[in-house]
Amino acid sequence: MAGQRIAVIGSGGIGGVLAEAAHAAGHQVTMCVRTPFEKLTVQTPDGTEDIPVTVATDPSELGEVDWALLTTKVHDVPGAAGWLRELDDGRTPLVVVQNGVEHRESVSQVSGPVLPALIYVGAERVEPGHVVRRSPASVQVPRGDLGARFTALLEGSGVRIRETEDFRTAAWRKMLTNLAPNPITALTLRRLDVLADPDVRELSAGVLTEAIEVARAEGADLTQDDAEQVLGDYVRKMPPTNGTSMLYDRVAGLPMEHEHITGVLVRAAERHHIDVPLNRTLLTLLRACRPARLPAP
Ligand SMILES: NC(=O)C1=CN([C@@H]2O[C@H](COP(=O)(O)OP(=O)(O)OC[C@H]3O[C@@H](n4cnc5c(N)ncnc54)[C@H](OP(=O)(O)O)[C@@H]3O)[C@@H](O)[C@H]2O)C=CC1
Ligand SMILES: CC(C)(CO)C(=O)C(=O)O
Repeated sequence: MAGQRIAVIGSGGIGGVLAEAAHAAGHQVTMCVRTPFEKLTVQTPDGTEDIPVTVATDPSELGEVDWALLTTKVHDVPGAAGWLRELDDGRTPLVVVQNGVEHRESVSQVSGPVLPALIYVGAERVEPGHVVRRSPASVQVPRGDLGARFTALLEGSGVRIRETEDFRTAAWRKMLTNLAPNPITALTLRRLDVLADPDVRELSAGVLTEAIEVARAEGADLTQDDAEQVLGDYVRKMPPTNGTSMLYDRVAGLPMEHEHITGVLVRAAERHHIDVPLNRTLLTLLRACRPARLPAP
């Protein structure tokens, strides 16, 4: 099904990776941006490519589209309301590609079909229109008609799409990849190499042990084995030169996504009367950070 018109809201790491994928699958991409740029360049371990996209800075510039992909940070969704309103014709599917577990709630005003999506990739926007992708990307979506259509849309894109019966578990499992690395890199101002320090690894294991109990109370089918696998396998597979989306925001002096990752966990823990002192401490420290531009690690 090449030749579809795809609007990508947000032009950071994930917007760039998905524009690259949509172009590779033969689609026409319009980037709906807050900060305009001349051209989109995506740098990967295989080389650097300029991706032909149309850049729109105002919703009135959008024509008809077949799909919309939302790739802002969760806290930036209210700011993207104009794009969402313009694209919400009750028919065009909106794919919400974000971390966390609030994919549907954050776009509850949208009347058309919504597909929540989890993306596994290491991507950094180093300047407007320039994205570095340091690992292959894969996406997980709920199994169903819309999930199957999205899988078909990105066929041939180089991005593997996995459909799951149990999206709640998948979303909490993705949370495990963020709950330790994102706060720890943002607070230490170090990239993922920080996780190899033995004391930091022990702290990460403790953070995820707390998270498993909360995730289970929230209905996710996860065990301590999942926490160990995430720490030992997934994080190890990411290049140590990769950072996290939260670290990139901290050094750019931008708001961080902690309320939608660690904050969600801590609030769920309170509801279930589970004590999560390590996650509470990380949340307190993240809330205490002052916005300031810092040298990139
Ligand atoms: N980066 C990664 O490796 C991964 C990120 N994720 C998740 O994916 C989501 C996106 O993260 P990521 O791409 O890294 O974030 P970025 O900060 O790199 O990109 C977000 C983009 O959204 C744009 N944006 C914000 N508000 C608006 C608006 N009102 N209108 C248009 N564009 C807007 C920003 O604009 P501007 O250019 O002006 O800043 C920016 O280009 C997050 O939930 C993150 O946690 C998941 C897996 C991996
Ligand atoms: C898993 C990880 C850390 C990969 O970059 C991520 O999801 C993020 O940066 O938010």
